Amino acid sequence: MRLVGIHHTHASGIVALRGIDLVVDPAAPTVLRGPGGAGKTTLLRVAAGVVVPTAGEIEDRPAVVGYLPDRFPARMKLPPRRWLDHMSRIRGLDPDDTGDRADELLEEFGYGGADDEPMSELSRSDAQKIGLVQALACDPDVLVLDEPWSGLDDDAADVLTRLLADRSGGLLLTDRTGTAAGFTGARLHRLRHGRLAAASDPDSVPLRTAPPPGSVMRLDLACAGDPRPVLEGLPPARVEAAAPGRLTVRVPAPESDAWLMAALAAGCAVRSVRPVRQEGDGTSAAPDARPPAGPPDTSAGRRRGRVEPQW
Ligand SMILES: Nc1ncnc2c1ncn2[C@@H]1O[C@H](COP(=O)(O)OP(=O)(O)OP(=O)(O)O)[C@@H](O)[C@H]1O
Repeated sequence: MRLVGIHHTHASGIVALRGIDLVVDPAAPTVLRGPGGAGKTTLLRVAAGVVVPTAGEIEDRPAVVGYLPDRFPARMKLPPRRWLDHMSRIRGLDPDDTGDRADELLEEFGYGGADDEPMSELSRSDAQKIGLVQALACDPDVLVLDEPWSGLDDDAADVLTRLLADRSGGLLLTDRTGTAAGFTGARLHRLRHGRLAAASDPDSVPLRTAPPPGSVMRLDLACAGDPRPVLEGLPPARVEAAAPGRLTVRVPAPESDAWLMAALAAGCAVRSVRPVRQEGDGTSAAPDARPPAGPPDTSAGRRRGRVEPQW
């Protein structure tokens, strides 16, 4: 999924986002940081499809996006179970198909709330668990999570860390706890006054797992047909493999995001992004924790009449 040239002005006239370009790479978590009011929540809402930006495009947003909002409407009367079913239907899914997974997740998170209380009467921790379950149980192609560890008890926080670290597929989130920054290959982006800091900006948060200066990334892409004509329109790169359906290149790490953006715009899909081990520099060449993501599942019958969720 790509966010291209996103601007957003709220109805109040407040300009929250000022020209955001961001790739949500299925091979690595995308973590947003930034001070209060920087625009993080607005950007997540735009990415999830809850808010239509005043300008810009969301490209290749998959059919099912799991979204955890920063907070629920305060007076939500529906009991949790009915709300989970309702959210499945809104996503075009059959609650009978998502119910078993929701039960498993509730059990794993140690949910202790009653099934028949209104959502508004749940404890902070149980409300957060319900929010996470609705985001995760729909088997989303991309997860968009606003402070997912917020309010969780320690055991549930550990469960969430394991679930997210093990997950494949796109993950875009804010996280004040710093947990997600430790995930393999995590890409941190600092947002300030509605703009993303450039990688060269001293305000840009360094990647804990960042490759050292001078390092090189190997980008493995899936391209429909012969990738060689596609290559002609892309920035220079050292080509390791170019066969029908597949393209592998090496590019300097600082150029890899721009290169990926161009390749995605040319119709390729990202299979993996990883640093190339170079003699003597200690660059990690650990394999991705996440397997390459397949194409979005758009199977008919599983999703019916998609309607945007209302938050
Ligand atoms: N629904 C809204 N209507 C009007 N203005 C809004 C709305 N939501 C956010 N804003 C404003 O947009 C700007 C960005 O807010 P946003 O909540 O996206 O930032 P944030 O980085 O998530 O902040 P925080 O970390 O404090 O949650 C702020 O000036 C905020 O006051």
